Amino acid sequence: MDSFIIKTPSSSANIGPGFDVIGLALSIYLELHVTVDRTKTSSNEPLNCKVTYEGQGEDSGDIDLDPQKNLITRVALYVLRCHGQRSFPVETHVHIKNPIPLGRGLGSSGAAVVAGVVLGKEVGGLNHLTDERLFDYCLMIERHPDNVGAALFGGFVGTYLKPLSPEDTARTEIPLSEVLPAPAGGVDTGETPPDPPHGIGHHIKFPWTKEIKAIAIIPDFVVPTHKAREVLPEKYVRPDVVFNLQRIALLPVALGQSPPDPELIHLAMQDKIHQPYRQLLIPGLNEIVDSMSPKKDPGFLGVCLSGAGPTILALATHDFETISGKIIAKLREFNDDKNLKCEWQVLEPAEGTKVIRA
Ligand SMILES: Nc1ncnc2c1ncn2[C@@H]1O[C@H](COP(=O)(O)OP(=O)(O)O)[C@@H](O)[C@H]1O
Ligand SMILES: N[C@@H](CCOP(=O)(O)O)C(=O)O
Repeated sequence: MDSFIIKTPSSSANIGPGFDVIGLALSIYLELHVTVDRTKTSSNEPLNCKVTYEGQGEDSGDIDLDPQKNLITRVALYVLRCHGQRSFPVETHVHIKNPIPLGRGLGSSGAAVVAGVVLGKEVGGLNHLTDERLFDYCLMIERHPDNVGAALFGGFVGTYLKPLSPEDTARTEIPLSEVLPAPAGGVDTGETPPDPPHGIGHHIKFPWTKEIKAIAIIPDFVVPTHKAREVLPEKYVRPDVVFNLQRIALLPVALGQSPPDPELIHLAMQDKIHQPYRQLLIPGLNEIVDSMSPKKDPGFLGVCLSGAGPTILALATHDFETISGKIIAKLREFNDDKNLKCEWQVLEPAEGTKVIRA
């Protein structure tokens, strides 16, 4: 029996001015407990794979356990099929343990995509696939690099996409349904999905000062990432772009310095590219950003929307409870539900995806 665990961190994307660029891996982990029983010669499971799940959304039916539809196993199947393997080895069991809240801006789908790509590599014996190459596979599915870059490589990362040749661009622009084919009526068409171009994405690790903690304030409503992308404009005015460029030049230095400089971090965390538009979906966001400052709020360094929201990410050195209490009060003030449930957690930067064998 081959058994192993794939452990992938959650992430907060778009840190400050870094929309679609900067991500931070965080200490809530998705785990896949995988066994492959190679003593069996046949399986009654679809595609030889049984999927079980515990964790967020367990009772809501949000997570499909059909290996052709579940995001993690579908991504693994994509990697396998690019390498001529039509199904999982007989007989695979993937038990998913997922404490990452779904659709809240903490990178649950990014973690699922990264874990799925690594699952494909491990069960398929595809040892030649480096992390850099796995990143290409992730980027065929989750098409912004900030979450998957943080979840795969860990830490505080800047991610960027390589300009592709027109031919390669065409390969990355095919519909997701072709990248991750779900056979109609369960019938495998036998088609090989498109292999990703090489070197689509790259990353660089920034330093992170250990005094800085990330408080995630997680309101009890869902903002699907695709919906939060629809509210963004196609074009931006020059002053807004320059505003973000000025701050993005400061942010990696500001968060790497010890002791942290609260005023510098507060300034470097501001954004005009996505937050003002997403305020529509997360009432109170602008007011939180405008009302908090290191002068008024001891321990507070800066605040931003985590990913596409609705989670708010506050950076702080101490007084976590007071800071999260103030943010929760603002979320309730501007929400129709004055008793809106909000959880908060103090998180640390996390290491990247690991495969653990006993
Ligand atoms: N562990 C998982 N297993 C299967 N599907 C998942 C898992 N985690 C997330 N997903 C899928 O991703 C969706 C959430 O993605 P998204 O809207 O991008 O929000 P998030 O900010 O959490 O990444 C879920 O509704 C579910 O369909
Ligand atoms: N850059 C993306 C990040 C989405 O992150 P998620 O955790 O909300 O999936 C965006 O802002 O759309």
